[in-house]
Amino acid sequence: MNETSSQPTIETPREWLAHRSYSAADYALERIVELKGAAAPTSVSVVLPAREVVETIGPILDALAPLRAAGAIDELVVVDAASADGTAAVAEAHGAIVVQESAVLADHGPAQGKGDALWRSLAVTRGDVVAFLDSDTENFDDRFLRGLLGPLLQEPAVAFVKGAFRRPFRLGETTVPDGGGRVTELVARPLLNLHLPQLAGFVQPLAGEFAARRSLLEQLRFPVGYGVEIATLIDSFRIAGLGALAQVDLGERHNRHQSLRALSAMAYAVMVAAERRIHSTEGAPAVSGPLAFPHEGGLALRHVAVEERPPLAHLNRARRGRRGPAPDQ
Ligand SMILES: O=c1ccn([C@@H]2O[C@H](COP(=O)(O)OP(=O)(O)O[C@H]3O[C@H](CO)[C@@H](O)[C@H](O)[C@H]3O)[C@@H](O)[C@H]2O)c(=O)[nH]1
Ligand SMILES: O=C(O)[C@H](O)COP(=O)(O)O
Repeated sequence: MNETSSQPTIETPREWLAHRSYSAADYALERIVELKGAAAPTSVSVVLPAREVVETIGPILDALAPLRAAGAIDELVVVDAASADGTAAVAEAHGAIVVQESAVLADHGPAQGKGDALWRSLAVTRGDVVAFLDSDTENFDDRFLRGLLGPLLQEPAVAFVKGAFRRPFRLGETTVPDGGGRVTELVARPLLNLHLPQLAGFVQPLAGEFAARRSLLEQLRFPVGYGVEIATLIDSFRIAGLGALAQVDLGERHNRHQSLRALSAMAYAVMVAAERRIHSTEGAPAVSGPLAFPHEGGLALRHVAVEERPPLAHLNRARRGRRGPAPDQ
């Protein structure tokens, strides 16, 4: 149900589901354009983090072209993780602005993962609303973006929107309906239920499809790796409150599956980000260290980057401070 005037009480997951569940089907392109241009015009940046996605990036950008043509997207930026498969060239050929992740805020060193790419993207985009979309989606359709933007453009009280979708799991020719999301189901959901049950209504708490107001995003710390989704969700909840969060049904999403071993590293990054927020105070020492796997009688070590980037607003203040006050201040 969408409330536009008096705000309902939203404190429990049930109340939240009743008042902050949306569907992409309710936001046709014409509606998005109309909402975007209404009373307070809102500019929109779309960011696609991209690592070796030459197969999917072109079709995704093509699917977004009508939204650009209609003025629903003001900026479309692909943040490339130095992909060796030609992702950047394909993205450019399909009309996106392409930036290399490590070239942005380069004084912070080379980018260390997906979260770093998202954080750096805030420094090269200007939209009042920023929408993040994974670029390995195989069945991409513009409803992914329309759905994320709709609630933000329609409802001033909403500051953060997460995609919800069904996730089949495919292995060779076999597909298991709703079998996908192993880290989501075995790590993120139990963690949230245990420590932050107010967030239990999120269907896909780790979805890379989310959008938020810049004013909120710039207040968030960003883990550099796969901890970024759980962190931005928890911190948005703590800063803005449950009623400022929404989820939108985007239908079904097909994505690449990583190996179980790779997901172990992802799960570790998710757990570190959650652990810091649940048990540690801000500024607690970084939990770091390689993830060890028993291997041939010894231990194989895999580095998992879990550092966190400061809120961009802090960085902007520090930079302004170094430059001195603006002339009109
Ligand atoms: O170092 C990286 C790793 C990934 N990506 C891109 O980020 C997106 C998602 O990455 P992927 O490795 O496909 O993630 P999944 O295995 O699908 O993991 C899910 O869970 C992760 C942890 O929450 C989220 O970051 C993902 O968005 C979500 O799709 C894709 O476009 C990648 O190309 C980067 O840009 N840099
Ligand atoms: O979100 C997740 O849980 C991970 O991306 C793993 O997804 P998968 O089990 O569908 O590969």
